Amino acid sequence: MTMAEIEFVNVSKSYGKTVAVKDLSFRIADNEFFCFFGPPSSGKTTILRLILGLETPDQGEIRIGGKEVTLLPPAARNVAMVFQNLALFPHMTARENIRFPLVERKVAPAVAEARLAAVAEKLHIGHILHKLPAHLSGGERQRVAIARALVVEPNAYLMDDPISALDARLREETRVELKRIQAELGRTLVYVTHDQEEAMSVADRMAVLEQGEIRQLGSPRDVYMTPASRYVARLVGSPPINLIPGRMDPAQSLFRADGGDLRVTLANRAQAGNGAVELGVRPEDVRIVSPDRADAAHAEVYELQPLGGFTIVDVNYGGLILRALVQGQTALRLGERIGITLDPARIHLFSGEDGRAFVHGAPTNAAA
Ligand SMILES: Nc1ncnc2c1ncn2[C@@H]1O[C@H](COP(=O)(O)OP(=O)(O)OP(=O)(O)O)[C@@H](O)[C@H]1O
Repeated sequence: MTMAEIEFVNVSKSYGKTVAVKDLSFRIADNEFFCFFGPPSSGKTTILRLILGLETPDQGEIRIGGKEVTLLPPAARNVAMVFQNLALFPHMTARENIRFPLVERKVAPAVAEARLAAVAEKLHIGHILHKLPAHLSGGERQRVAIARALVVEPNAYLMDDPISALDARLREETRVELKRIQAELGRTLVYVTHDQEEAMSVADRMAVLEQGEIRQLGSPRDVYMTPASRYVARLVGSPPINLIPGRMDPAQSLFRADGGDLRVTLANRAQAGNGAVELGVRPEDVRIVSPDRADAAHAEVYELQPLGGFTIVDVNYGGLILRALVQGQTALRLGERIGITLDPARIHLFSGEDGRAFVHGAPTNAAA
């Protein structure tokens, strides 16, 4: 079997004056579930099109399986695209859908039949091959769409926001299923999504994009625990991270929030910065305590959203609304005066125009 490492070396692509991909370098490992995640227009689809060979870079080099393919046409690259929303031809049975790319490629019928049988077995869909897409469940349709991509025996397959049109519940089921299929098949999967939760839940590693550049590349855990910048911190995690403007007092390794009595003494004194900064803290790391505690900052309960397993508590801290997550139900009442503390081991400090992170409370290589 061929290795399907995919590598970009300083790749750029513009459309007229729009820079879609800017000096991009990365390496996707063989058998990896790799996600590109970013807001609209951040270059996700362009990256897939460059991998497929539907676009040629203005600069840089693209390698698949160690071989340069920068100028090779799609057919010579052996990567397959699973189309958006897993579109199947509605008038064709599952079998005809899967066979379609082989007919297109004029593969001999006996060979096509053998490949179809092999893929159907791998994906456990032998019993539904006679059905039309309308008579398949969402999960079955997905397996058929993947089968159609796999039947051409690609080294890697690509998916562009494949489940964005499904409703929330089905999306959740589908992504669990996708993760399982990918692990079973052991092929490289490059996956594009604008949904952070989806990227976090399926990816072995993910790249967070902004305007055609990678702002951070790592495991979902790394990206969540040690975001490289304010931009990354805000995109990943739900409810989103709280950002609190304030100042560092380097002599005491102390962060003082603007307009209130919130203070955090840094866990690692050596990291203290200087001047205006923003402190980032995730909702699960904001603790609600008695307002009488000496180390607590004063705040009020502003809004309560009981969600069953946990409650989102919006807290008014000197005019700034912060979010806290509380396990289970809560006896808190609207307007109640409370104290908040932040775990110094779980905070992030961002500074400068670019909002680069210069402190993570948690050590980067915290126990796995
Ligand atoms: N064929 C094209 N012609 C002109 N501009 C293009 C073309 N394709 C993409 N672009 C521009 O390049 C930038 C990146 O687009 P791309 O589709 O790669 O982003 P994306 O992250 O996939 O966005 P979305 O999440 O909206 O699909 C955008 O500004 C887009 O308008």
